Amino acid sequence: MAVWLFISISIAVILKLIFNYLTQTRKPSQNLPPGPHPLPILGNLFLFRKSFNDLHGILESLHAKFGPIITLYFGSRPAIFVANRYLAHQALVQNGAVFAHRPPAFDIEERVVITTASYGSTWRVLRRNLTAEMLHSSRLKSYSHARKIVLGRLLMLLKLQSDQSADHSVQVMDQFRNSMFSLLAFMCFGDELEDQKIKEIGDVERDMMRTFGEMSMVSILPKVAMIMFYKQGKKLLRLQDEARRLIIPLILDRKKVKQEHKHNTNKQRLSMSSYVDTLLDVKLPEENRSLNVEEILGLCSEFLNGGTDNTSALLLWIMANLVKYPRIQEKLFAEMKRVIGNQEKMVKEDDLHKMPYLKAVILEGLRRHPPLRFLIPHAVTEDVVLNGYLIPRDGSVNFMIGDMGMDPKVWEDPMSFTPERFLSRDLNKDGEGFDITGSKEIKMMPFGAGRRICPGYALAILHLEYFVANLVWSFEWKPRGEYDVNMEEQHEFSVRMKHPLQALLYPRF
Ligand code: HEM
Repeated sequence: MAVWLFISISIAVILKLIFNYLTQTRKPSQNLPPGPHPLPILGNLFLFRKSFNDLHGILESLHAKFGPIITLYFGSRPAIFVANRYLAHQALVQNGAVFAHRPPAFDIEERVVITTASYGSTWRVLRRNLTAEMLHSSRLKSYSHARKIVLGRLLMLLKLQSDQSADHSVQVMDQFRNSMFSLLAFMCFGDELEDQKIKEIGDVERDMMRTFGEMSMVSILPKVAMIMFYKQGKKLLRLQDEARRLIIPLILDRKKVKQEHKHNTNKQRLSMSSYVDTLLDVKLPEENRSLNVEEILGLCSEFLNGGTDNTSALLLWIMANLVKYPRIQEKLFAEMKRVIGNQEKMVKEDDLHKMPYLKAVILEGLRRHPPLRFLIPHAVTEDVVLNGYLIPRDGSVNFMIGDMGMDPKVWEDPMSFTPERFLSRDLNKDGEGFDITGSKEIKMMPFGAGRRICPGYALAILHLEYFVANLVWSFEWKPRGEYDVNMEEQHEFSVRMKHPLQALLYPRF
C-alpha cells in the first residue's frame, strides 16, 4: 500500500475516534454515576492494563471508593455497574421493561439467539418457545428417562475409576461436564443421539467456551476483544465450522423425521420431542418466516453451552464443599435415608421435593459460588434515572451478582458454606421456600432477575438436586490424604475451581 494512503487512512481513523470521544463521552453535567476519570479515546481501559481476568476485583475496589453505582468507560461508551441489591431490584424488576435491552455492540455476529437479541418480538418468540416448549415443568418431566440414563452412566464410570485406583481417588471435573452436556444434548437432538456424536460435539463446544474464556473481556467489550484476541478469534471461527459440520446433519435429520412423522409413517421415533423439533416450528414475527438452519444451529449452541458450563462448575463446587465439610455430607445422607429408606439403589426425581436440606445445599452453592459474577450486559430502551443518576441509552449496565450474595448486611458470615441458613424462617417466608427469582426482594441473584432472568434456572436446579443427591447416596466422598480441598477460584467464562476436585470415593452399597 502506498505510504500516503496508509497515512491518510490512519489520520481518518484517529479523527473518527476523536469525533466519537467528543460526541459520545458524557460530560459531568450529565450526572452519570461517579467513577475514575476516563482518558481520551481509551476511557478507563488502562485500569485493566495487566489483565481483564481480575475485572471483578477491580470493580470491587472501585465500588468501595465511589459507591454502589459507578461508571467506567470502555472506549467512549459508558458502562455502568450496580452492586446494590435494592437498586438491582428497582432496575431489573420494578422497571423491568426498560432495563431488558442488550447493548447493540454485544451481538458480535448478529446471530438470532435469545441471549443477545434486543428486547423485542424476536426475543419474545424465541424465549417463549424455550420456556413453554422445553423448560415448562410438564416438559421437564418427559426427559426424566434421559436423566436416569446419564446419571447411571456417570455412577458406573465413577465406580470403575474408584475401583481401578489404588487409593480410590477420582478426578471428577470432566465426568461432571460430560454428563451435564449429555443431558442437554439429548434434550436438544433427541435421545437417539450416539455417544460418539455427543462426545465430538461436546469437545468442540467445550473448546469454543474455553477460547471464549481466554478472551476474558469478551463479556464486557466483545468487539474490542475480537480485535485484541485475533488468534483466539480465528480459532473460534474454525471451531464454529467444526460445530456446523457436526450439528447441521442432526438438524436436517430431525427435519426429515418430523416431515415423515407428519405423514404418519413412523410415530415411534418422535416420542421424545427435541429442542430442534420446536425450533423447526418457530416463525419469526417481524419477517414472517421460519428459522433457517444456521439460526437453529446458533440456538442449539446457546442451549448446550448455557446449560453445561455453569451447571457443571457449580456441581463441582458443591461436591468440593461436601468433601471439605463431612458434617454437611453426613447430614444430607441422613436426610435421604429418612426419606427413601435403606433399600433403594438410586434417589428418584419424585423424592427430591421431600428433601429440604438437599435444597438448602444447592441454594448455598448458588449463593457462595455463583458461576457468573456479572449478568450478560444489559442496556436501557430509553434514558432513565436510577438512584438520582442518569443511565444513558447508548451505554451498557451490569449488576454484580457475586457481591449481592455475599453482602454481610444480609448474610451472616457470608464467606462460610452454611446450608442451614436456607432452612431459617427468615428466608422461607410464608412457607413458600426461598425465592430465587428475586421477584419480591433480591437477596442474591445467581440467575439474574426480571425479564431477562435465566430461563433455565429450574432445569439447572433439578439437574443439581438430582445429581448431588445420587452422588452422595452412591458414594462416601472423602478428601485425598492430608491434602485439603483447595477452594481457589479461576475466572474464565464461568468461575471454576482452579484446582479441580480430586476425591476418594467409597461405594456405599
Ligand atoms: C447453574 C446454572 C446456570 C446459571 C448460574 C445461569 C445463569 C444465567 C445468568 C446470570 C444469565 C444472565 C441473565 C441476565 O442477563 O439478566 C443467564 C441467561 C441465560 N441462560 Fe442461564 N444459567 C444457568 C443454566 C442455564 C440453563 C440450564 C439454560 C438452558 C437450558 C440456560 C439458558 C440461558 C439463556 C438462554 C439465557 C439468556 C436469557 C435472555 O437473554 O433472555 N441457562 N443465565
